[in-house]
Amino acid sequence: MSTTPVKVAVTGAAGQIGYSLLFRIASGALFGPDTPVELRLLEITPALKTLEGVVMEIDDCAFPTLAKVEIGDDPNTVFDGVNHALLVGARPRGPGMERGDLLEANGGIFAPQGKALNEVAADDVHVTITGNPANTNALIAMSNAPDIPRERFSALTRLDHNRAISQLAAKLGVPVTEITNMTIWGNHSATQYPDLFNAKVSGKSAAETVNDQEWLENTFIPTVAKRGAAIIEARGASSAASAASATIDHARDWALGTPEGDWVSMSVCSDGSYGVPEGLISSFPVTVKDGRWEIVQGLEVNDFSRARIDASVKELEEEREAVRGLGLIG
Ligand SMILES: NC(=O)C1=CN([C@@H]2O[C@H](COP(=O)(O)OP(=O)(O)OC[C@H]3O[C@@H](n4cnc5c(N)ncnc54)[C@H](O)[C@@H]3O)[C@@H](O)[C@H]2O)C=CC1
Ligand SMILES: O=C([O-])CC(=O)C(=O)O
Repeated sequence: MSTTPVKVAVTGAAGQIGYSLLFRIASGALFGPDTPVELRLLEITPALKTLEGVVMEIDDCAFPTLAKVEIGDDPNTVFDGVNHALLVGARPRGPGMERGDLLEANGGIFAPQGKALNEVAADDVHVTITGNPANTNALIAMSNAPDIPRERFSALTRLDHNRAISQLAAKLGVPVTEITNMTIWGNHSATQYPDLFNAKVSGKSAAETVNDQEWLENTFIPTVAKRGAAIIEARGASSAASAASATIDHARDWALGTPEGDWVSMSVCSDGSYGVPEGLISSFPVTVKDGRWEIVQGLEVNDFSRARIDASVKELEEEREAVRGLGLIG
């Protein structure tokens, strides 16, 4: 085992997602069995007592990969020297709300956290935003951290990506391992576009294999895009274990790389690829090598896909205007 622990910050550590996420990170699910991790857990002051209880449980697991746990309510202390920051802490939506409705309540969390990361995080910090609305919160954090390269900020659309794989595999009666090259385009919201035209099943076009435009349009896309709301409706609380699992998948692939021949969906700062305005945090197909992502180029975007990507990007532009109006970005 290497001797220098990777320092991983998790915010909202006493919340629902935190309760699944922390144990997975501590057990080695993020960086593997040979890399020790140090957990840096941020919460608001009233939640620190609950967090102390969670840490007691983490201690009780005696995880071999866990080097140390520190908790606190001051981002400037908790983020000091962190290599990975998983920004989860934010209010979840309730029934009947869209994620964008959380902008006013949650946006304000990400400006000070971006500033704190800018001040004290390690030079190689990678920042993943899970708290909703994830894309625009990532934009806020990035905009408040001018010294951290923009490509080190990302938002979670991996849960949508995993949902899309699972729905497609179920429809075709194949194992999820047969599905590759899935893409979620746009925003982590009901406007997101899960793309079956570039996805593959056993190496063949998913759209051609499904051969059912009606299902693709009226069942597949809305099921994936509205899955979060369906879970809130069924569980009375928003997705937590699946969100934690997707956060692990996202951060692991960002750190360790994507498999040869496949890609993953990550919301990253647009360089203008596929007509997405530069600077927006939008979901793309990406490959990762040596901790750096690259947007997959040259994919076919047909008229059907174009209209859906444009609609989701328009929503991201509107959210950007809204947070500009709130004074959270310049
Ligand atoms: N991007 C995605 O795919 C998904 C995103 N989410 C989002 O993740 C967020 C967290 O969800 P849950 O864990 O279910 O919520 P939760 O309410 O159970 O936990 C949130 C925690 O964040 C803490 N918190 C609030 N403000 C904070 C701050 N300034 N600094 C540090 N901690 C703070 C709260 O005290 C609470 O313990 C929500 O915004 C939810 O909508 C949830 C599922 C999927
Ligand atoms: O739907 C929500 O509010 C929680 C979430 O982001 C998801 O489950 O995708």
